[in-house]
Order: sequence, then structure tokens, then C-alpha cells
Amino acid sequence: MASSVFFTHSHCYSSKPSSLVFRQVGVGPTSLRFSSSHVASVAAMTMDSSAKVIDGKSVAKQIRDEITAEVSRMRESIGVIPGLAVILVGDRKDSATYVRNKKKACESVGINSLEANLPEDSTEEEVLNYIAGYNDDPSVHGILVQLPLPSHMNEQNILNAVRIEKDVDGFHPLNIGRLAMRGREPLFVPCTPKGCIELLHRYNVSIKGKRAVVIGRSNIVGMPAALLLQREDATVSIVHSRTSNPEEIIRQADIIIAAVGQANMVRGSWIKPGAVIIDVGINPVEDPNSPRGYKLVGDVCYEEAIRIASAVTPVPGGVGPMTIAMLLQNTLISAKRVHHFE
Ligand SMILES: NC(=O)C1=CN([C@@H]2O[C@H](COP(=O)(O)OP(=O)(O)OC[C@H]3O[C@@H](n4cnc5c(N)ncnc54)[C@H](OP(=O)(O)O)[C@@H]3O)[C@@H](O)[C@H]2O)C=CC1
Ligand SMILES: Nc1nc(=O)c2c([nH]1)NC[C@@H]1CN(c3ccc(C(=O)N[C@@H](CCC(=O)O)C(=O)O)cc3)C=[N+]21
Repeated sequence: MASSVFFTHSHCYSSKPSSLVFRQVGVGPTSLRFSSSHVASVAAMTMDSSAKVIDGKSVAKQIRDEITAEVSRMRESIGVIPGLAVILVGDRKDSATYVRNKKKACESVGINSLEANLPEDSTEEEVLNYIAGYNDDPSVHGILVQLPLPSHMNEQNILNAVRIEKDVDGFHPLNIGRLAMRGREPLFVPCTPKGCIELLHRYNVSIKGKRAVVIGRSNIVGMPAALLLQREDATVSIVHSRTSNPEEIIRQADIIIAAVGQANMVRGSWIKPGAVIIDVGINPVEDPNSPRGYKLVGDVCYEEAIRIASAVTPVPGGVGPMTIAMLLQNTLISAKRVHHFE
């Protein structure tokens, strides 16, 4: 059945009894300093360790508020409204949900959103025609082609066709190439990795000189996340499906970014005490108690991690909302750049 293909059966067994005590954060023995506006309200703690929840949802809300103010300042001073065009091909339910959320987020900050919904059996040429139209449309400052595309399409051809000045996903090879080069600046940084780094910054996690491990090396998350950490002067290791000793490498990390797509893969015993964990994974697992019949979990076993790490992003409510906030931010950056608006 479809559900047995879609869902992973995975349980995150806690090795310790769950004798959790709750208390305010900000007073624990930790190298983290939290700016007052970002202090999570409570953190779980055991006798010898404490961890903070990195609240991506509330940071994303704050960023959306900052963007709202900038969008209205721009509209009032030069009469320009930033515009984002989203192209969705096919009828994958998860993609449709993401696109709907992006549209809602645009509305919430005053960005115009245009949407092209093309049928699953569209040709590559039809998608390229839409991209060409948006490339030439001055009211469109950002173009996003929702991934994955149907298998009969060549993803490279399609992503290459987006004008780099409108490549708010940051997936164009020219933008990625610049991200990889010292002394060069991409026009846009990919949204999910940018959101991960933004969370570290807003929670005052220092990156310079730290050991960082990125789990996953995809073009859209793992690889650009590793490049960004390196640009911030971390010493970066990348763990992937062919890594022979992943636990050993992950255990050395002060900062872990997990972008694998395997529910609860990273266990508590793999984590160095006090590490900071950014969990990008979005994995549906069966949950008879949820009205949807499933719930979302990350790549890291949260219940175990929260006892050992100094800070962890939850799923949902961690990186996901930040991805969307960064997409809005990139669209604003694009509109400001083209209209020379400071
Ligand atoms: N929160 C958000 O905004 C977003 C969340 N996501 C989520 O993040 C996760 C990753 O997405 P994405 O990067 O697109 O996924 P991909 O499937 O493209 O990449 C997964 C990466 O993980 C590696 N990997 C797979 N299995 C293992 C393993 N057992 N041990 C070590 N490494 C492994 C793969 O290695 P190899 O290269 O060797 O195949 C690959 O590099 C997914 O859960 C996705 O839903 C994605 C985008 C945005
Ligand atoms: N061109 C392109 N750009 C992308 O950025 C892109 C993409 N294609 N394809 C798919 C992935 C995935 N992705 C997510 C964005 C937000 C949440 C998100 O907001 N998640 C919520 C939960 C949402 C829910 O409950 O369903 C959360 O984590 O709190 C998740 C995943 C962007 N992606």
C-alpha cells in the first residue's frame, strides 16, 4: 500500500528513564549566550545536562516582521512591491502543501505571489516557457521551481534557465559556484542552509574555529550548508551514505547539521555533550494518535539529543519555517537590488 512506501517505521528509544525536570533556560552551564528575544521558554534537563530548544518558528516570525516593515518602506518610497513566482509541476501532495505555505507567507509580508500549476505530463519546453516569461517580467523578482520535478524532466536544464538575478532558491550553478569560491559572493544563498546559519547567529552560537559535521551532501541542503559553515571559519566534515565511520565523525562535532531524510537516525550516543544540533530532516512516521495518521520527525532522535546537546532544533518548528522566511528575504533582497533601494 502507498502508506507503507511513504512512511518509515522508526522509534526513538530513550536509553534513560524519562525523569525530566523543566526550568528556565539561560542559567545553565553552557557556552551559548541567548539574546533575550530568542530565549526559548523552557528546556528539558537531566541531573547533569541541559539543552535549549532552538525555536525556528518564533525566529521565522520575527524575520517575517522585519521583512513586512521593509516591504512597506519600499512600497511607500518607490512604489515597488517585490514579487515571487512559484512553478509547481504535477500533483504531489507534499509539494502542493509547501507551495501553498509559501504563498501564504508571501501574503503575510506583503510580497506579491504568482503561481503556475502545470500538469504532471507537461513537457520540459512548457516549463521552460513559463520560466522565460517570468525571467522577462519586471514585476517578478524571484522565481522558484518546486522540486522534485517529474522524472521525465531534466532538472539541470530547468534550473539553469532561471535568470541568476531571480534565482532566489540559489540553485543556479553560478550562484553555487560563487558560494564555493573564496572572495566571491553569490547573488543568493540557498534558503534552507541560510536558515540554518541564521538560527546559529540569532542564538549566538559561535562558528569560527568550531568542528562542524554536515550529514548529507545534496545540492539543495548538505553541500551548500557545508560551504556556508566553511565560509564562517568552521572546520567542516561531510558525512554521507558511503562514510565508513559516521558515528565516530559525528561524535567530534561541536555543531551538527543533519540533512539526510532518515527518521531519528542520529542517536544520543553519537552526540558530543554540549553540541548544537540543527535538524533539517522532515520525515513522516506513522502516528495513529494524529488526525493525519502520521507525524513529522527529524533525522535526529530528539528525545535523546535534548539530554546531551546544548541546543537542538525541533521538527516541526525548527528549520522548516526558517526556509520559508529566507525565501521571502531573498525575494526582498532581489527587489532591492534591481531597484537600487537601500
Ligand atoms: N526543513 C526544510 O526546509 C527542508 C527539509 N528537507 C529535508 O531534509 C532531508 C534531506 O533532504 P535532501 O538533502 O533534499 O535529501 P537527499 O535525499 O537529496 O540527500 C540525502 C543525503 O543524505 C545522505 N544519506 C542518506 N542516507 C544516509 C545515511 N544512512 N548515512 C549518512 N548519509 C546518508 C545521502 O548520501 P549520498 O549522497 O551518498 O546519497 C545524501 O547526500 C529530507 O528529510 C528532506 O525532507 C529538505 C529541504 C528543506
Ligand atoms: N525549489 C525548492 N525549494 C525548496 O526550498 C524546497 C523544494 N524545492 N522542495 C521541497 C523542499 C522542502 N522544503 C520545506 C520547506 C518548508 C518546510 C516547513 O515549513 N515545514 C514545517 C512543517 C510543515 C508541516 O507540518 O507539514 C516545519 O518544519 O515546521 C518543510 C520543507 C523546501 N523545499
